[in-house]
Amino acid sequence: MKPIIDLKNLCKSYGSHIAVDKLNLQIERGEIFGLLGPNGAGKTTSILMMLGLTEPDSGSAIVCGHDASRDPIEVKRKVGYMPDNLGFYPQLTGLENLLYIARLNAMPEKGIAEYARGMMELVGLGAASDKPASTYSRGMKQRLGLAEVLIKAPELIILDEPTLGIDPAGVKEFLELIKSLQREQGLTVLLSSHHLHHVQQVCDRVGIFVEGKLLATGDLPTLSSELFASTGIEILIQLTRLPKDADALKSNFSGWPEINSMNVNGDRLQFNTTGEITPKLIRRIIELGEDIRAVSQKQYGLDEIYEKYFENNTNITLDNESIKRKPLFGNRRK
Ligand SMILES: Nc1ncnc2c1ncn2[C@@H]1O[C@H](COP(=O)(O)OP(=O)(O)OP(=O)(O)O)[C@@H](O)[C@H]1O
Repeated sequence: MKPIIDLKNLCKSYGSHIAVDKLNLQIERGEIFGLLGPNGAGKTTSILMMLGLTEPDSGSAIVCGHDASRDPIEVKRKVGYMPDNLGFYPQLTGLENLLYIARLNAMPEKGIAEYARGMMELVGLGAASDKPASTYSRGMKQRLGLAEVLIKAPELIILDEPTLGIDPAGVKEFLELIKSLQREQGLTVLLSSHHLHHVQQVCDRVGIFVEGKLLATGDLPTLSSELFASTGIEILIQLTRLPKDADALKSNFSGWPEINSMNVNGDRLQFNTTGEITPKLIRRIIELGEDIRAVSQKQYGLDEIYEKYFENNTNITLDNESIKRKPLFGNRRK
């Protein structure tokens, strides 16, 4: 099946500033794809080119089977776009705002009110349908924006910074809603964000976008293994007590080709390895007469992936979360 978004060598400059530099990207139907990058990376410019709202200098953007530059009306018919700056008529209710958009999309009058009410329910605004949009919280406004995008039953929705300014509980609910739309309606979603954790929670694949260039795409395990292949895997094994003879224990692993380094620190054994050899290590340690309390492996999240790309770039702000350790099992006694 052809990708729903197919970008080839897409370029756009503003004067001498290159906003998007040879962007190649394919997004499959049914995917949630996150375009991740700091402010000014070129995310919005790329989205505008996909929608035919700005002309690329070169390259092509085929979206839902149509060339966005040559056939922007067809693209707009099939794609729902939620910009980062949403605007509503504040004096109208949420439902009235939605009806207004439905009519702008030339929806037939028959059944339109029921359909719009159903859409308000779907996005979790059923109880607030008849309240003025001016009374909506930022999170409710994002939901109303989503309802406006969904009302025309698009094949693809593009959301520019959809979680901007929403509180953490609102973000979680909004992302769960996106995920359920994908699951239940098979919707394809492209969302842009500079919030790593938001993207991490919901996206099947992400693209890391910096200074107009897409540096990498993939799911998190793929990005992680590509990036950290040279760094190795860190495995931590905690014993139930201090080893009987730390040096003797260490010497047992000295000839293993998969082990880059090993440290014995009290009751903790730290291994840096070239591959996933945790079961093999556990078996050997038990054979040597030691008991294991817990095993964990360093897990790389988007923070570390992001940092790895931008470690020399001090202008990039990262959400602060330290490297997580994923327990493989804990408190096990033999
Ligand atoms: N109409 C324009 N005229 C001149 N420069 C522009 C224009 N639109 C965007 N730019 C510049 O192009 C670069 C990419 O901007 P863009 O808005 O696409 O980035 P972004 O990743 O969406 O960031 P943000 O989240 O801050 O919107 C920025 O340096 C921006 O200043």
